[in-house]
Amino acid sequence: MSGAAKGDPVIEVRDLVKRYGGVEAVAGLDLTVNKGEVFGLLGPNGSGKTTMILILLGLTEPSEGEVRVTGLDPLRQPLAVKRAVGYLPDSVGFYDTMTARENLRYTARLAGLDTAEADARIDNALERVRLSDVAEKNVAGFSHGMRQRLGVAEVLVKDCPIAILDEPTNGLDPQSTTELLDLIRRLRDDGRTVLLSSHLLSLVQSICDRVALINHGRIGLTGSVDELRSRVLGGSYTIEVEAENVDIKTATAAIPGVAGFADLTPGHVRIRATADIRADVARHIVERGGRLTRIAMHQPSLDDVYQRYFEDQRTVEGQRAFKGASHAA
Ligand SMILES: Nc1ncnc2c1ncn2[C@@H]1O[C@H](COP(=O)(O)OP(=O)(O)OP(=O)(O)O)[C@@H](O)[C@H]1O
Repeated sequence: MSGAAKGDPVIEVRDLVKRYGGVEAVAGLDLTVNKGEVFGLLGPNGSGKTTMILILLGLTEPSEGEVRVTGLDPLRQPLAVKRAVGYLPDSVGFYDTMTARENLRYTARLAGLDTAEADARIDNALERVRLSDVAEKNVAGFSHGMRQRLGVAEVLVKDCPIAILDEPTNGLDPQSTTELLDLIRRLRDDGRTVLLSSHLLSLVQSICDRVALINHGRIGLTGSVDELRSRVLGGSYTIEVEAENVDIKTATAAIPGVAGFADLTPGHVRIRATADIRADVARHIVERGGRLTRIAMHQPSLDDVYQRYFEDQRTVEGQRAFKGASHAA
């Protein structure tokens, strides 16, 4: 691996549009992924994730816009891009009648490696993905999880600075998912950049440095999970408070970091906050003569952020459609 320094942009997408007939699969998308990060693409089915990935790989032509992968244009320099990028679709294709080692040798030959270099890399890669024991077995007998791990081995053999994974854990059991996530983390630890799409929000939350929410072929929001939490849900923290002999809202409203309230039942309030302010909340309640019976903090998951974001989008789209219909009438 060589080239960009950590933090430099390695994937750049500007004003990207892809039309299939009348359908705009990608509708003006901008994205920058920096070296050394694990970046997650999230969005409902049909939001354009796979189309964008295929464009990055030079497998589909954009209708408009610009794409650069390690500074290369995938359309004009497809072979150089294929060398720089390891691609794992949800089901990696291998030659079933060849062994794991033979498949990797084939990959190494295409990458132009000499035999000694290839053999050393293949041994290391097989060991890292825990397939050394089955290196001489035909891939036909491999489970889905083993094939995905062999896909990671391919990235290691090619020594690609970038790995793009489209729904990599689809169809994997929890154990295989955990193993694959560990391997993805290690790709990042090597200094590689990982772009992955997934519907598994807990997975994305556990592994991604930044995520983008994609909606109708556009990036709706980009940021770390923490940033998206505060942008979509207002505050990052939810604090449940139960207390007697005190009005919880009045007692706590002036605490810095309080972003809002929801009344649940009498004496039970949910506070939205921008920080962990449990100690302040407890103190304010007690100082005002209240008896605190419970205080608990909940940090919303990416799932909560995702649900709220797309709910809000549907509301906005509904309002637009309603206004459009009113104007037309
Ligand atoms: N080859 C194609 N021909 C026509 N329409 C296509 C083609 N590929 C994708 N589309 C359409 O483009 C839109 C975006 O599809 P895409 O597969 O990129 O979405 P996605 O976000 O990857 O979805 P999923 O999560 O289901 O994989 C969809 O409306 C899809 O039907």
